Amino acid sequence: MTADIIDGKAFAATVRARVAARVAELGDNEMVPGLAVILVGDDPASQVYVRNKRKQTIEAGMRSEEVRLGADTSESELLQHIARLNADPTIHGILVQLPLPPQIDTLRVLDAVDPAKDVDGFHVTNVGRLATGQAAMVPCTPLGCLMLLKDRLGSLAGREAVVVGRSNIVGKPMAQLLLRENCTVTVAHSRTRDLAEVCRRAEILVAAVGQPRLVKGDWIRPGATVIDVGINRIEEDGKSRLVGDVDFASAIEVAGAITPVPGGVGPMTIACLLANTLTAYCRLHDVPELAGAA
Ligand SMILES: Nc1nc(=O)c2c([nH]1)NC[C@@H]1CN(c3ccc(C(=O)N[C@@H](CCC(=O)O)C(=O)O)cc3)C=[N+]21
Repeated sequence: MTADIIDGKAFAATVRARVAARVAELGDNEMVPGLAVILVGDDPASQVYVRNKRKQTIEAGMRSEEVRLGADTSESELLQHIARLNADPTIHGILVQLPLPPQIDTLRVLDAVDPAKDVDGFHVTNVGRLATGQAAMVPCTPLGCLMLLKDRLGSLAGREAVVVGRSNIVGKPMAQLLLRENCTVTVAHSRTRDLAEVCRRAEILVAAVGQPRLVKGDWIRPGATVIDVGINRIEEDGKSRLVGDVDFASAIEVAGAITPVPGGVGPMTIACLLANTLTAYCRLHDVPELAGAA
């Protein structure tokens, strides 16, 4: 059997189109949803990513503001920018690009963002709301993964899900979302005993560990749906290429469906960022939200 390849790039385009259509419906309102992205330092990968976000934000009919700060920016200077954006009524979403330079306390910065504008869903208030089943801003990458899973599988209730990785950005919120969908959820990580055996239980396997090709075909239950969150740049045959956390070549022989890298989860992350910005706007202005988003 050869797995179906889940086209995240195409699905992300449909999500962005739905966001754009809803933004257009907001109508004569002179105030459109606005997203601010703060980038500290000059990491080249981050620059590319921020540029894509800006382009797609504008294509969706929203306003984009970019704040670029030097790598030596102090924590208090960054906090001042956040305070200004929190108070700015034209800004509905604020994203602080991670990772931040070492002189800055990341958790302190994330908790300075107004939870209502926290389109990354990283503020403790949103983390707590998600964990307790309240309306929350949900982190973009796990939200994108969930959309792909529901599109493929319909109801997820009762399914065995294994999340490999326990980061605050992907693994933990992914587990919360799958629980919310009534999956039986296992969170595995670097200290898990017999990781391969645990993965083989999964009808839904989400790999988010940041280790190139860690998950092999023989770790996968036949017919499972495999979501590969990893985006690892490696050197191979003298060339630089992107690979996931799943060994695609062996996995495709066993899985029922699998996301590719690139073209899988990555584009969904940006689409969900736009969806979250629209959601933040709708909640703030008390107008109906986009169905199927957060
Ligand atoms: N506060 C914060 N929120 C984030 O969501 C966040 C962040 N910081 N820091 C960096 C990571 C990384 N990230 C990506 C999103 C999309 C692609 C993406 O669209 N990738 C394309 C390929 C891109 C390429 O070719 O290089 C794909 O997978 O098809 C990649 C990476 C979001 N991040």
